[in-house]
Amino acid sequence: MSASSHLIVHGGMPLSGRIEPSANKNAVLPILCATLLTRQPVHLRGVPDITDVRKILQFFESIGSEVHADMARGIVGLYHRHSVFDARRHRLPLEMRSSIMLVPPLLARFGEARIEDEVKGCTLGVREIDPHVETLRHFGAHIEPGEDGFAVRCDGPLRATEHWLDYASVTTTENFVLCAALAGGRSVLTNAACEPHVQEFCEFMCRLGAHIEGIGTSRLVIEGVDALGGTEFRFAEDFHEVTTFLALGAITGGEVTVRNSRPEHFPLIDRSLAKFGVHVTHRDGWSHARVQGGLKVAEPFTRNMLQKIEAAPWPYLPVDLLPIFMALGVRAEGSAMFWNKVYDGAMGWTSELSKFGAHVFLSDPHRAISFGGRPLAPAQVDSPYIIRVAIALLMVAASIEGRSVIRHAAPIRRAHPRFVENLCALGARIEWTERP
Ligand SMILES: CC(=O)N[C@H]1[C@@H](OP(=O)(O)OP(=O)(O)OC[C@H]2O[C@@H](n3ccc(=O)[nH]c3=O)[C@H](O)[C@@H]2O)O[C@H](CO)[C@@H](O)[C@@H]1O
Ligand SMILES: C=C(OP(=O)(O)O)C(=O)O
Repeated sequence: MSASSHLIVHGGMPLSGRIEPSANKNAVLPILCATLLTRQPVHLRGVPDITDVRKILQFFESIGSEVHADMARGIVGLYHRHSVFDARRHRLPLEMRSSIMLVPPLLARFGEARIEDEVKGCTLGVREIDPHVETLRHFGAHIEPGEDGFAVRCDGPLRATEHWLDYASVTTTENFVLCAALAGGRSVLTNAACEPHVQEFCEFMCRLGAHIEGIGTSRLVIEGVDALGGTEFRFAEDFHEVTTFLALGAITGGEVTVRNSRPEHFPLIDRSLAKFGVHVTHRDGWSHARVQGGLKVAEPFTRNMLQKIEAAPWPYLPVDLLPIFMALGVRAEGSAMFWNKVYDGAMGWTSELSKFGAHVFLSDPHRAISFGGRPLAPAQVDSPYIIRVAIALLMVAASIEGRSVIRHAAPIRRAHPRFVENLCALGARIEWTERP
C-alpha cells in the first residue's frame, strides 16, 4: 500500500463488540532484530502483519537468512546461520526507527553495520542518533560519516561497559542490551527506559540465554555470555492497541471489550481515560470501557488549574498515546491541557483538528489545550507521517455523522494489522481508497 492511501470514514456509528488486539510493534521489531544475534532457530507466534515487520523480514532475506513466515497465522521462523552482511551492498530498512536496532547484531556477527540517514520513523521532531552513537562507542565501535548515513565497525568483539543515559531512550536502551548480551563481562545501564515493550524485549533476550537483571527498572545489569541459543516466543497484547479500541468505543458512544492479559500496565491509562468520563474495568483477561452520560472533562480540585494529561517516559503515560487522548479532548465537554514532555515536534497536527471545527490551541511545541464539546462537522484532513495521529484523526471522524477523509493514513499499517477490518467488525463504515 502506498503512503498516499487515504481512509474514507462514514462516521456517526457507535462502535461496540470484542477485539483480540495484536502485538506491540515496538516489542516485535527489537525482538526481530535480536534474533540476528543467534545462530540457532527462533520461532515467533503472534507476529502482526504490519509493514515494518515485512521490511525487517525482507532485510533478513536479503542477507541470506532463512525466513519462514505465515503472516496470516502470525507465525515466523527465523534461522540466521548462513546470513552474510556487506555494508557496501546492503541497506537497512528506511522510514522506521527500529532499523537502528539491527546495528548491534550486525556488529556482533559481521564486525560492520550502517546507520541510515532515514532512520527517523514518525515525524515527531528531532529523532536523535547521538545517544545511539555514544552507546555504540562505549562498547568499542567506531562510527564515521559514510554514503547516505554512517558507517559503523568494530575491530574485535564488543567490550562490556557502564553507561548513564542523558534520558530514558527506548531504542537506545534496547541497543545497549543488544550490545551487552554478547560483550565479555558485566555491563550496567543507568537511566534505562522501562516501557512494557522494553520489558517484553528483555524477557525475550533472557529466553535466548541473555543474563539481565533489573528488567522494568531504570538500571539494567547485563552479564555477557559467549553465545545465545534459540527459542519459541509468543507476543503479548499491545497496550497501544488495547487503549485505542477502548477509546474508539467511547468516542463513538459504543462499548468495546478488548483482550488484555496485562492489566497491571493500565492504572495510569485508566485514570487518564477517566478524566474524560471513560470508565475502564478489567476482568478475566478482558478490558471494557463505557461512558455514562457523555464525554466530559473532570474538573480538577485545584482551583484555576486546567485538567491535564502529561506524557513522558514510562511509568508516565506513554507519548504515543497522547493523540488518542487529544481526540477524546475535542469531543468531551470542557477544557484540558496535553503535555508532550518528550518530543518537540509532535503537536503541529492540531491544526488538522480545526478542519472538523474543533478548537485546540497550541501553546508551545510541547503543549496544547483543547476547548472541547463544540459541534463538529465531517472534513477532509491530512495526516502527518505519525501513526498515532492518523488514528486520532480517524477517531474524531468516526465520531461525527457524515463522510470524512483522512488523507495519507497508511502509517496506521506500520503498527496495526487489520485495523480497518477490526473497526468494521465493531460496526464502523470505513474503507481504504487503495487495497493493500
Ligand atoms: C521503535 C520504537 O520503539 N519507537 C518508540 C521509541 O522511539 P525512540 O527510541 O526513538 O524514542 P526515545 O525514547 O529515544 O525518545 C525520542 C526523542 O525524544 C526526546 N526525548 C525523549 C525522552 C526524554 O526524556 N527527553 C527527550 O528529549 C529525544 O529527542 C529523543 O530523540 O520511543 C518513543 C518514546 O516513547 C516512541 O514515541 C516511539 O514509538
Ligand atoms: C513513533 C512510532 O514509531 P517509530 O519510532 O518507528 O517512528 C510509533 O510506534 O508510534
